[in-house]
Amino acid sequence: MPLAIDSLAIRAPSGEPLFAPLTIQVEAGSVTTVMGPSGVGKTTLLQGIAGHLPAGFALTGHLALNGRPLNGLPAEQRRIGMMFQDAGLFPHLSVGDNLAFGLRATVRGRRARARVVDEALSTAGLEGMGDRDPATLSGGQRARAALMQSLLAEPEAILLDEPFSRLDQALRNGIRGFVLDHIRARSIPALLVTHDPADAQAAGGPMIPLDPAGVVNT
Ligand SMILES: Nc1ncnc2c1ncn2[C@@H]1O[C@H](COP(=O)(O)OP(=O)(O)OP(=O)(O)O)[C@@H](O)[C@H]1O
Repeated sequence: MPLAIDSLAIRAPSGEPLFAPLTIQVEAGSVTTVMGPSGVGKTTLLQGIAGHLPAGFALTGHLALNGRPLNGLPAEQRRIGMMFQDAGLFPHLSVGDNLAFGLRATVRGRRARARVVDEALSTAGLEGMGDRDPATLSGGQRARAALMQSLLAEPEAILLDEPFSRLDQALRNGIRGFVLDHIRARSIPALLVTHDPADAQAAGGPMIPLDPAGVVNT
């Protein structure tokens, strides 16, 4: 089921449009890559889709997920998972509690949640790390924990903002494969923002240029 983005535009607090209006359909199980010059608004685009637009920014156009209009819905009701380069784990919660956080809405009971978390830790190669502070994990471990945290909340779409950019080259291919395989296996639509052509190639989906406002696509 797709994420439909129709004539989406975002204005900065100054009133300036960030990027040329965007119309794309992100299909289920496809990881679509968004590339564009620095400052064009890639991160802001993902924030707008997720419902986390910074104060003063304004969005126009239409967003729908699985036929459900998203415009005007608060972020908690959009069912969209986010994964950032700095992982997005809560620093004051243990790794296990971070993973359990997204389960509160879907799995009843502390023990049942602990079982699901243990399984997810093991899938991500993080056995026994549930009690650790996220700051003590390596970059690759944090990235895998963050992905699992996003997936456990059973999002209907997932947005990835440079999730691999801080990983060293040796780890990068393995983590990228792990993350992309998991997203594709769940058959959910995903948007990936990256500067790295190798990320886009590994994603295997369409590559969408985000053009500066004023550029007319022909
Ligand atoms: N809170 C804010 N208030 C005002 N302007 C902002 C704010 N956040 C971002 N901007 C501006 O909005 C524009 C888009 O920023 P954004 O981070 O979305 O770009 P980007 O394409 O993701 O850039 P990069 O590739 O460098 O990460 C930039 O010009 C940025 O300076």
